[in-house]
Amino acid sequence: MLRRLSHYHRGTAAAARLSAAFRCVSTGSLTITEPLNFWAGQRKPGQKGHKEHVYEPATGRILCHLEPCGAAEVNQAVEAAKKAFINWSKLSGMERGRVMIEAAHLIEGKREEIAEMEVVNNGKSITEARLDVDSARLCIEYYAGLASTLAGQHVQLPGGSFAYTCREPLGVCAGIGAWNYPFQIAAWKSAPALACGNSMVFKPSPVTPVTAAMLAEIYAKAGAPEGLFNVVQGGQETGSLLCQHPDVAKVSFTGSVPTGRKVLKPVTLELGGKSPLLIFKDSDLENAVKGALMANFLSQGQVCSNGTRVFVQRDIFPEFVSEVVKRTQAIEIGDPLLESTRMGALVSRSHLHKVLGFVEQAKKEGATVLCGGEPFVPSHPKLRGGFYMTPCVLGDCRDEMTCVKEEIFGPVMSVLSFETEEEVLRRANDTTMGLAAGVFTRDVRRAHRVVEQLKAGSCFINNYNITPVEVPFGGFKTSGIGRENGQVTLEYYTQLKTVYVEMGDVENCTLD
Ligand SMILES: NC(=O)c1ccc[n+]([C@@H]2O[C@H](COP(=O)([O-])OP(=O)(O)OC[C@H]3O[C@@H](n4cnc5c(N)ncnc54)[C@H](O)[C@@H]3O)[C@@H](O)[C@H]2O)c1
Ligand SMILES: O=CCc1c[nH]c2ccc(O)cc12
Repeated sequence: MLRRLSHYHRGTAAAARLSAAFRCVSTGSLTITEPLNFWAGQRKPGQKGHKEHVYEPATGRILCHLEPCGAAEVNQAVEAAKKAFINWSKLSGMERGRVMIEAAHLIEGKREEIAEMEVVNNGKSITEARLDVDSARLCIEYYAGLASTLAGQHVQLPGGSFAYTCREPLGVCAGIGAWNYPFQIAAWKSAPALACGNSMVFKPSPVTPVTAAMLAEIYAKAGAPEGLFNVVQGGQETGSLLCQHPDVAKVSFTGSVPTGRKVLKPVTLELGGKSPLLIFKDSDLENAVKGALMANFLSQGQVCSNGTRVFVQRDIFPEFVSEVVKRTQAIEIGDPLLESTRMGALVSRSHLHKVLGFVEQAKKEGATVLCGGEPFVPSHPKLRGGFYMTPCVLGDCRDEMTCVKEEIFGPVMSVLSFETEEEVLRRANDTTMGLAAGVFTRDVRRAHRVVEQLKAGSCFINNYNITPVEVPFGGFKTSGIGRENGQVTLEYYTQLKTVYVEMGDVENCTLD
């Protein structure tokens, strides 16, 4: 059961006295001691003698320890999920939906607590973390509603006979998460899977293991059978054990292209991108600038669909760049738990160095840093060990540069100019990836003409990086297979059974 912060030790007695109406956690004060694995209805330890540090990105200090799961623990979690599947899959959609709606209510009641845990473990701002929790809740509500609508077809056959199809769940599904939206990814994967009658074993990123265990407790408290949603912690080895487990029927994976390529089975692959954002001279400039910021600096730039190649038509290039730089420089960086913060910490020290390395490489290849791209040290002493950088805009970029070709997954925007629609489409599509793309223009015909030719799974017209859970999200080309969210996802968590029903006598062609 999820007890309100009872298993989290806060640094000061004063902090402990704060009521729910106030901030419960302050940056640098939280330590988590409860085990982070969860199966068969309980938190569980991992492999004996194995412990890995988990950090608080805002301060760089150790937040907790993760006990990775080996083969024995993964087996136990899968066994628990197999048992839960037997009864869960026999419930009606309405019955499954009811449990899920209760889970959504519990999430609503714990919005602040979950958001705070996400901030403490991921480094993103509290403002964004709350929206992530809302998205998780909405996704569970949405699929709770769809659970009772799962249906097949009735097909008439000659002589009054007929056939029908129905959608059946697959069994135990594995979910593998990335670190940029830890709680939201766990919900986006579990909600459609559970709605369809499956059970799930979820493995979060080892960098952000905390909130998936909270989700497991919430499902359990909502009335889900023991073992319906389980969490195994660990990295590559645990992920591989889970994906290759013979009793796992499907894997839904969110992560990088190289890792995605290693995962085999019927899969949903939500992978990386290097998405283009096209800004035409007839755009509403104010909206286009805001769109470019949304496309690059949400979650410290750690968003898979980010439009990091910003192509701007030559006529408005100088005006656009000067406005984007001005707004980027005004982004408030700092303690992610403060309401005023708009950009928190990157997820880890090694990731920060990697992102800064991309900026250095860009300079070597001839790009100009128009702003940012430096390590940032907040003034408060407790944040000095945190993983911050200033959001960066790169000018003088060329299509062949590393910063324009490779996913950086940090707050680094490359701006490029273009002359014609035909030219920008060719350059925008010149990538092996195809997760998302955006276009800003006031010309509705141009908007649709351009979107029709963009080779990307999620296209935005006059906005960027919005993800309503009712619409499918996923990539073309190497950016993925399948979709998350929307009705279509029900097809990825079910298999279609066809039943032929003879209403007359059997005509046996082998007799007479
Ligand atoms: N398309 C999307 O919806 C989406 C969403 C979020 C993040 N992403 C992408 O995720 C990447 C960042 O996340 P990351 O650094 O955590 O990615 P990653 O590929 O390093 O890790 C993702 C997950 O895979 C696990 N893993 C590693 N090796 C494995 C193996 N052999 N078998 C099974 N699991 C294994 C990791 O432990 C982690 O849980 C970026 O490329 C980003 O674009 C995509
Ligand atoms: O990181 C990629 C998937 C994702 C999760 N939350 C959001 C919000 C906005 C997006 O465009 C993508 C995502």
